[in-house]
Amino acid sequence: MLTIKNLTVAYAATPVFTDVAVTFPAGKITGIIGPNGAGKSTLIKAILGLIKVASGTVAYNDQPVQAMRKRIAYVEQRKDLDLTFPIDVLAVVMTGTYAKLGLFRNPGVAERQASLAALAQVGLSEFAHRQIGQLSGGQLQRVFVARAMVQEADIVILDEPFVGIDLPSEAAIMAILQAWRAAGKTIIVVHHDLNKVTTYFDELVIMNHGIIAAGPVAEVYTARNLTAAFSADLANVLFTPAEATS
Ligand SMILES: Nc1ncnc2c1ncn2[C@@H]1O[C@H](COP(=O)(O)OP(=O)(O)OP(=O)(O)O)[C@@H](O)[C@H]1O
Repeated sequence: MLTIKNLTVAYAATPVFTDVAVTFPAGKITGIIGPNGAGKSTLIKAILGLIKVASGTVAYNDQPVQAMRKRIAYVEQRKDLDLTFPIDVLAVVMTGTYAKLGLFRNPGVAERQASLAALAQVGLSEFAHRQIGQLSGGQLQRVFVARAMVQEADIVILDEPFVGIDLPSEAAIMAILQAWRAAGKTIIVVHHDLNKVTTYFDELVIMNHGIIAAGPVAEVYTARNLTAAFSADLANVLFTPAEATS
């Protein structure tokens, strides 16, 4: 279980959120939702140690997360990636094995085989030697899921993995997340499509410059919480009038 306590993050002097406490259980898929600018990416960057936090702790099974960064896989937003770098798909997937190998060992036959197997699992075997910049958005997303697979991390964090991809690609990625869940990993997904929340996630964190609500989806995905995070208009679209007032 990933446990966050008293977390405060600010860019310059403006806090994005203050004193946040939330847990992400193992063996569950947890969605994080909230409006644009709510602090979702900031929260996961704080977990990953990619930004400086003003205060607070992030621990995995009571160990400070800083000590086990290698155990976290991160599938970042595609808009954040530089795709002009000349590297082929297989080489990108193999970078997922570096954390396990450490500084002084290069990937060998075993890592290559594992990477090819991961590419087969995401349905991209035929693209192994294609340049990374020559893939479609959905193919690219599956490459980064394959990279996370070979990393064999305990925690997998995905930032908007379903944006701009077709339904078969989305279903393929979801099937992999479900396999990770069955293996007891902690899976965290920043997500925008509210229609899928109740089918995709076990747990839900609703944010808007802080935590509006967190816990099992059935308890947290309510008109009241969505109104608090987004707007009454949105809750009215997603819920019947009876549900919206309950
Ligand atoms: N590097 C930065 N420097 C200054 N402010 C930033 C920086 N990154 C994000 N912010 C601000 O912090 C707030 C939270 O941003 P964040 O990216 O965490 O939101 P988000 O919930 O992931 O949004 P979105 O759904 O639009 O991706 C926003 O107001 C944003 O403008």
